[in-house]
Parts: sequence; structure tokens; C-alpha cells
Amino acid sequence: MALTVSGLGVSYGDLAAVSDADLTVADGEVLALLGPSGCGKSTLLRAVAGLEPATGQVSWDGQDLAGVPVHRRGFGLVFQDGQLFPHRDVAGNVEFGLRMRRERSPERVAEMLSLVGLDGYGARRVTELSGGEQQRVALARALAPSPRLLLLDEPLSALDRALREQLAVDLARVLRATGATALVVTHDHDEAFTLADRVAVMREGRIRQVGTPDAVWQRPVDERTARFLGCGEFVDATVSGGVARCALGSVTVEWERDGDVRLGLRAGALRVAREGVGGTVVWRVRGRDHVRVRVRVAEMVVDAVAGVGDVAEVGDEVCLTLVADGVAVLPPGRADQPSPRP
Ligand SMILES: Nc1ncnc2c1ncn2[C@@H]1O[C@H](COP(=O)(O)OP(=O)(O)OP(=O)(O)O)[C@@H](O)[C@H]1O
Repeated sequence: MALTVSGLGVSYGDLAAVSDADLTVADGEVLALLGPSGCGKSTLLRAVAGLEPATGQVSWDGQDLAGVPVHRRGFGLVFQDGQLFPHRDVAGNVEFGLRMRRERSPERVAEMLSLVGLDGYGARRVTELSGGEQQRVALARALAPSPRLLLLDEPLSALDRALREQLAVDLARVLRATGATALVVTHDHDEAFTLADRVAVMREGRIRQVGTPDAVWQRPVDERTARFLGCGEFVDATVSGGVARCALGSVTVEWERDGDVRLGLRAGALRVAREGVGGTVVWRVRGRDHVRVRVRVAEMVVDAVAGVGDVAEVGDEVCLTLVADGVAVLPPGRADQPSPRP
């Protein structure tokens, strides 16, 4: 295993920012640390970098890195705001990473700029670049010396939404193309799922779940994790032969054991359809290409989505059907937090 973190803890006075964190990142793997603001993601990343005093162990290929200073760990760092040198041009910034290793190679600089889609930008002043271009330069600078681990702390979060989505795709391509081993901190689900081979979900300083994006998305470990991953409502169900049945109908699920489960429902988990479980529309709001409705089904009031052409006015009787893509499966058990109800 390339990076191994065991029992890592970081405290600021009385605040345990990270507690008992275990993580591994394999050679060539991209692991995303995902969690809400303040859960300790950046602190964990900084401790791996050697920027934060920590208890526990960080090791590389079995070698304990305690006492190895930041610049001797062979890790590349990219932060939210790039932290470029304003007095150097683009090439000068990328070259800086190489100078630290006593190398100077205009070819390597050009290769890195080409990799991040900035061919011919070498002589440009970094202060004249857009935010997205600056982050590309920061990435090129970090990659230039071929770090054994790339640590990315919210590399795209200073950018606007559309640019972020584009750059996340580009970043995923660059990480794959270079075979980089990387730890990426983000609070954005889409970014984590675009970039990562595996995702580690953090909450309140602890790692709650680690798995492939699909496993984490489809089978959150508990209700609070599911809520963080977009599930707004929960319902008891029974699985038999890969089909979950609940008061809202049945749906195919990725769950091998037959028996009781809870289903987490994301926006779009329930659709107004020709057939299904009946209910009465109690609220509706028109979106650009869909209608969101709230429907009373027996004792429950649930959110659902209707097509713009569907009849779904307040007071209408409608049928709801479950859509597998919007459903997550959790172990059975009561909610660890009450559901917010309208
Ligand atoms: N230098 C510091 N001194 C004291 N408390 C700190 C320090 N750095 C972080 N913290 C606290 O530690 C906790 C974890 O912070 P951290 O920045 O790791 O969270 P995060 O998950 O990365 O959040 P965000 O996504 O908002 O950056 C927070 O409560 C934060 O206020």
C-alpha cells in the first residue's frame, strides 16, 4: 500500500478535529475525502502532508514518516486558491516545482502545460489568468516533479459551478493520464464521484465509510451518511431476491442479503406514473423541465417528481413509482435523527 494512515488524530486545544482515522491509498489510486464543512478533511490532509502535528501514524510504502519534513515527503500539494507566485510567469511557476528538485527542464514545463490544456501559456503572467487557468497552473506545478502522492485540498471550490464541472472532468483525465496517486479533499459529491476510485466519507472528525463511489452512493453506512449524500426521506423495507418492497412500492436494489432494510430516498426517487402507489398531491412547484410535488400517501407525505405534461395539481390523485437510481439501501434500524417534515 502506498499511503497508510493509522489511528491518526489531530487536536486544536479541546477540539478533536480528526480522531482515530485509518486510510489507505494504493499506488495509482485516487481517494476522495468527502464530508461537510468543518468535519476535518483539510486537517487530515495537512497531517498527511506533514503540515500539522498529529498522533498516530502516516507511512509510505511501510516507512513511518514521523519526523520527515514536508519538503522531504515527495508529496505535491494543490490548494483551493492555487497559491501561485504572482511575480513569476506561468512557466516560472511550473518550473519552481522542478527547481526544488534541482532540475530545470523547459521540455518538462511545456509537457505539463500541455497536459493541463495550457499549451503556449508559458510567458503569460499568472495575475492575468482566470481562476480556472490558475488552478491548472497550480496542478501543472505540483505534477512537474512527479510527486509520489498528490494532495489536493478543494482544488476546484473557488471556481463557479459550470467551470468546476468541466475542470473536474479535466482533472480526472490528468490524474488518470499521469497514473497519479492522489488524496483529494472535497465537500462536493459530484466532484468526489467524478475524480475518485474510492471515497472516504468523514463526519465530525471521523471516517464513517470508505468504498467505491457506487458502493457509498448506493449503500450508505447509516442514516446521517445517507442524508449527507442527498437522501431526504427514509422508509422501512424488506428485500427478497434483490427487490426491496416498502409502503411506497417495490424497486430493484444492490443488496445481497434478504431481510429488513431501510431505503433512503433522494430527489427523484419517486416519480408520478401511470401505475403504482396512490396518493394525493398536497403541494407542487414548477421547475424548468419537471414538476416537484409533495404527495400524501397513507400516513406519509413524500416528495416526488412529475413530468411537465403530467397532470399533478394540488388535490389530484396520482400514482407514484420508485426509481432505482434515486434509492439508497441502508441497514435496518431506526433513524439516528428525526426526519425534517414540511
Ligand atoms: N488552526 C486551527 N486552529 C483551531 N481550530 C482549527 C484549525 N484548523 C481547523 N480547525 C478546526 O478544526 C475543525 C476541522 O477543520 P477542517 O478545516 O479540517 O475542516 P474541513 O472539513 O476541511 O472543512 P472545510 O470544508 O470548511 O474546509 C473545524 O472545526 C475547524 O474550525
